[in-house]
Amino acid sequence: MATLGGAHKKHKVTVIGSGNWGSVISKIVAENTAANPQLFERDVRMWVYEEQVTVPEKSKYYDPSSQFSTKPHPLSQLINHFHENVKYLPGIALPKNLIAVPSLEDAVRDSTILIFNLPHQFINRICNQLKGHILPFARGISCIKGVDVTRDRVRLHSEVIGSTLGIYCGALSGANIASEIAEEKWSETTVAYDPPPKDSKAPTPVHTTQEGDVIPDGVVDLAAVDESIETNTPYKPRLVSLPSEYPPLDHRSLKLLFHRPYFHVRMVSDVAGVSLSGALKNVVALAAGFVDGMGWGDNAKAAVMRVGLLEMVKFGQYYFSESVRPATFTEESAGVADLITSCSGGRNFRCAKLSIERGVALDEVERTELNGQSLQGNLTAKEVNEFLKAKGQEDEFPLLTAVYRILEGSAKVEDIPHLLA
Ligand SMILES: NC(=O)C1=CN([C@@H]2O[C@H](COP(=O)(O)OP(=O)(O)OC[C@H]3O[C@@H](n4cnc5c(N)ncnc54)[C@H](O)[C@@H]3O)[C@@H](O)[C@H]2O)C=CC1
Ligand SMILES: O=C(CO)COP(=O)(O)O
Repeated sequence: MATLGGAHKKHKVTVIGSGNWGSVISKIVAENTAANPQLFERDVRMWVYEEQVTVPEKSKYYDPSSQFSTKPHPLSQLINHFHENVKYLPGIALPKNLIAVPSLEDAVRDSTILIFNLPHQFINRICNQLKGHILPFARGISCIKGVDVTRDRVRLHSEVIGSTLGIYCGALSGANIASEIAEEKWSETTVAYDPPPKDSKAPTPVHTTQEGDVIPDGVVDLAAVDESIETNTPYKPRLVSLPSEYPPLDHRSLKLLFHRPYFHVRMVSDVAGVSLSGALKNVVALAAGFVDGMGWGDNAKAAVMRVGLLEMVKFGQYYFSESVRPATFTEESAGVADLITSCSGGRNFRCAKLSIERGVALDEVERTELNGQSLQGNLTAKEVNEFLKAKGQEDEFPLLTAVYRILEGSAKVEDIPHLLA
């Protein structure tokens, strides 16, 4: 076999999640593993949260004489049979080298690259289930738009994944409405990846406690996790180095994994900026939907977006001052471009708008309109508010706070101009 600088193994890729965006990213990645056989195993596994699904009548695969159309089957079976996710990405052909796998353990076995792409409320549980089942030198990329918040601290999902699993995790985020990318309409994205230098290619796996004791493979350095929680600083795992049989995992190889002619990747190092902007813009998109639902017009929506962008930057500067690069919010697809597209056609925007037009709760619109897909802005608004309230800083983030208050019923959309004054 041809070798790449001595490497003779290839990277195996797993996508954890198979919703609307999970399925699109899986499609992209499977196209690229097939196109780059020198670096990647051809087959990509996609973990499916199993549910029973019947092929819907509007699907081109609907056939009243077929058992798939008359009685429910496991979704993973349907995906592997039709090469389409008939529930979460209907009408889009998935590559044949994308394999749907319902067992989390089987899906991640021997994978060196783990791509996390599921609604953020499920990630803690999934990471706990993954403990002990992944390669200790695996690397992660989080496509999740949300943050992990308690009253005392706010963490990025890349940090949650990294600290729970003892691996390095970067982030992918951008102006990426999944349905458009599924149809291969051109868009950009931002991938942030900045592992510690030791990640380069040290010959021996090194995973030690702060005292220098070697930790067995796959075991998380709990002392370092505790330290990061106490000091509210990013967890820096003592990484197990990638064995030299594998090609290096760097900006070049990750770009090959994600970049397509219709999906242009910019590689950066600001994981905090990329992750945070993706999370917070969902809350701003709700505000944009609220004012649009009132029929207030484009100027009102632009005002909400302006204030929202400033609060996103400020949040990063306050709580991730050591790591965030403020320019990410204004220069990258993951920042202002994502804000614009999300406030134009994203699910958070559309559902918030409908909730005002119909006079019903946002949760109700989510349930009736999204067929199992999940809004993230409502949960993020609540989580972020809990944190800001505990810090006594609600007033410094009037838009984030207004969205929360509208959702919980203590403010009205009509109050927005006054609340932002
Ligand atoms: N859909 C989009 O256009 C985009 C979404 N994102 C982000 O990507 C992340 C994933 O979003 P989508 O793939 O669109 O998800 P989705 O909104 O389609 O959510 C449905 C997914 O959640 C899964 N699920 C339901 N209950 C579950 C449980 N208990 N445990 C685990 N999984 C469960 C379903 O099986 C399904 O795969 C989110 O953070 C979202 O903000 C980012 C860019 C674009
Ligand atoms: O993140 C997105 C676009 O970049 C999609 O946002 P929604 O979840 O609101 O659809």
